[in-house]
Amino acid sequence: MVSGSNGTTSFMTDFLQKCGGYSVVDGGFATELERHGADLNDPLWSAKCLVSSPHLVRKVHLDYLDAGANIIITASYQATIQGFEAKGFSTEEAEALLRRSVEIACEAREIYYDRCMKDSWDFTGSGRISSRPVLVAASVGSYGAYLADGSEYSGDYGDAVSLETLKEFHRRRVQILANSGADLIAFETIPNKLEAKAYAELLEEEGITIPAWFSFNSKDGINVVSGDSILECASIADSCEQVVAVGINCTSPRFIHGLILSVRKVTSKPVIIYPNSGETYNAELKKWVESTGVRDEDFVSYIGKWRDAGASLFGGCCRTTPNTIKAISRVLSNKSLPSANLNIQM
Ligand code: MET
Ligand SMILES: [Zn+2]
Repeated sequence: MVSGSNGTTSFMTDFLQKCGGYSVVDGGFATELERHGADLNDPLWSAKCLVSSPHLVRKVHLDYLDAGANIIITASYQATIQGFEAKGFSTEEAEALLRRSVEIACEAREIYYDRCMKDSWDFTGSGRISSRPVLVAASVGSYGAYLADGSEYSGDYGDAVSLETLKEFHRRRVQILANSGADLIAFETIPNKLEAKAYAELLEEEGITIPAWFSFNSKDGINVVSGDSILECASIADSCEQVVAVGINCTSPRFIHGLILSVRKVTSKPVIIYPNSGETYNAELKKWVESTGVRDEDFVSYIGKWRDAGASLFGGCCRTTPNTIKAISRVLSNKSLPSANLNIQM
């Protein structure tokens, strides 16, 4: 078990304490943009909206804040310098768009706080600002996400991709996001051990001072999607001083309980989980395939179990909505309920 010697050690535990013990992460971001009509059939995916509809990006962040999120994740998941350049943007423009993703999330937080202040004036005249703490997490999607061929769900990059390839691919983006005003970096949907290692080495080599979380995805509840052991992956995260939370995202809710227990075997850092709706992404069709989708009510009814298993940060990933987050936030604020009764009405 690791605890670093710098300020990152207590960053997340302090934040969790301010939030009342548990923290609410936002829900599916890109899929929520789509629900509002954005066409994300593009190698840049949600990052396309940084160019075409920044107002919509801001609105979706605000919707998640209104729903109770303590952490909003930027639209940079698939925003890469290489991806922007392939679209004809200059390197400077690409870097500016990365920074813009963080600025927009920060703007949404400002608007949210202003509104809270105004509402509290309306109600009490006291001008007290809402004390709900909000962090902006700069998203870094995997190399597979940039390839936009679904390999973030297979973790198979082939033999030609080495640790160095991955480090060089991510280096500049991580540097920029670390200096963008974001509170932390969210390394999301990490599909294999090699990429976790690349992130950990990058954080160290670049002397990144803001904290980060590592979040893996799994399709069997035992390993990460590449077949690498979740225990080994989570151990890499554990040994990295800048990492303040370790967990799982974009994974079916039915696998989450076992994965929390596995992660906790190798780390005492806070555990973050933000499952998807339980549907599967079909890379060929470029579509989420329905069938095993878990309804919001069912998803949320697991929160007590996941909390008892040891998770402290809860949100949703693809195809979850502000309603999911509203329900999660309601469940978590009702701490007196025994976990078995955490089924709630939407
Ligand atoms: C494929 S997982 C995507 C995670 C990202 N934070 C999003 O919701 O857009
Ligand atoms: Zn997802």
